[in-house]
Amino acid sequence: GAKWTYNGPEGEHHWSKHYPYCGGAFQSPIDIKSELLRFDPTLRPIEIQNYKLSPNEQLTLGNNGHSVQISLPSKMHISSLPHRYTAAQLHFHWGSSGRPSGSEHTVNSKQYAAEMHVVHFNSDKYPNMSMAVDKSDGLAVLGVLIEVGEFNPAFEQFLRFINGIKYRDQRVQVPGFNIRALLPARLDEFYRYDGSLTTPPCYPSVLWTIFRNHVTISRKQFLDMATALYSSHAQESSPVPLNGNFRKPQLVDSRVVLVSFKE
Ligand SMILES: NS(=O)(=O)c1c(F)c(F)c(S(=O)(=O)CCO)c(N[C@H]2CCc3ccccc32)c1F
Ligand SMILES: [Zn+2]
Repeated sequence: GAKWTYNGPEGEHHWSKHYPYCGGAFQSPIDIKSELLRFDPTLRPIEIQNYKLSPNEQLTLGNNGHSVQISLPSKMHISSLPHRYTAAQLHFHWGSSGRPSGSEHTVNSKQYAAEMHVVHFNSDKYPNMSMAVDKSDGLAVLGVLIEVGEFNPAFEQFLRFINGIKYRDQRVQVPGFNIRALLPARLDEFYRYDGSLTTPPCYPSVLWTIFRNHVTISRKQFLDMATALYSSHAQESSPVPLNGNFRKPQLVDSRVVLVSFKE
């Protein structure tokens, strides 16, 4: 599709020119405000299968120009939703070295340093991501808010390779690791709402689950992620740093944000 960026003439305020859904309803991310929340006792804890990968398995770590992403094996899936949602990839959104606030979802207007998204597609109904990506029941994304604090050994399992994918379309193979360790301890406390991809084409096809509890990475780990990558190809004369890759919060309109916990 057409080029898009997070700032400048192809920035988010222009996305809807080439990607009409970006100007539509049910957009993500949102600011999760306390007054919007409705406790839903029927929300079951997230149950995931096969997230603990062996180091004998290889994962593709890549720079797609918009984010750093890790491709995930299709044995990984969410088993607690009405349909099976099979993992496709995970990626991150972050701020910049000067502005360690780059999460997409905010909580009562608090923006976190970064955010991880684990993207899954409804494999009961669709054969692959591409067929699912524009269907209203197509995707389920798990969102993890990230703060700067304690060093996080799980993040190190891929951050130690990040200098191998500095430029757009570079990819490296990395040993599998326990993807569960990237998530917060409690998978039973989360916000839930109907939304969209946060990048073009912005299809309103995502069942969002944002965990209540954040995880931490160290300042050095944050800087590694926020300063290592470029959105331009290696051979381009003027490298364009890849940072601030987060969309601003969108209008909630009449949507309800469900919450799985009481206080
Ligand atoms: N925040 S988010 O979860 O909405 C989201 C992204 F923010 C994001 F950057 C990507 S991407 O593939 O890295 C680049 C643009 O598609 C995807 N990728 C998805 C969308 C389309 C697609 C097709 C195949 C595999 C993954 C994806 C995404 F779902
Ligand atoms: Zn994302």
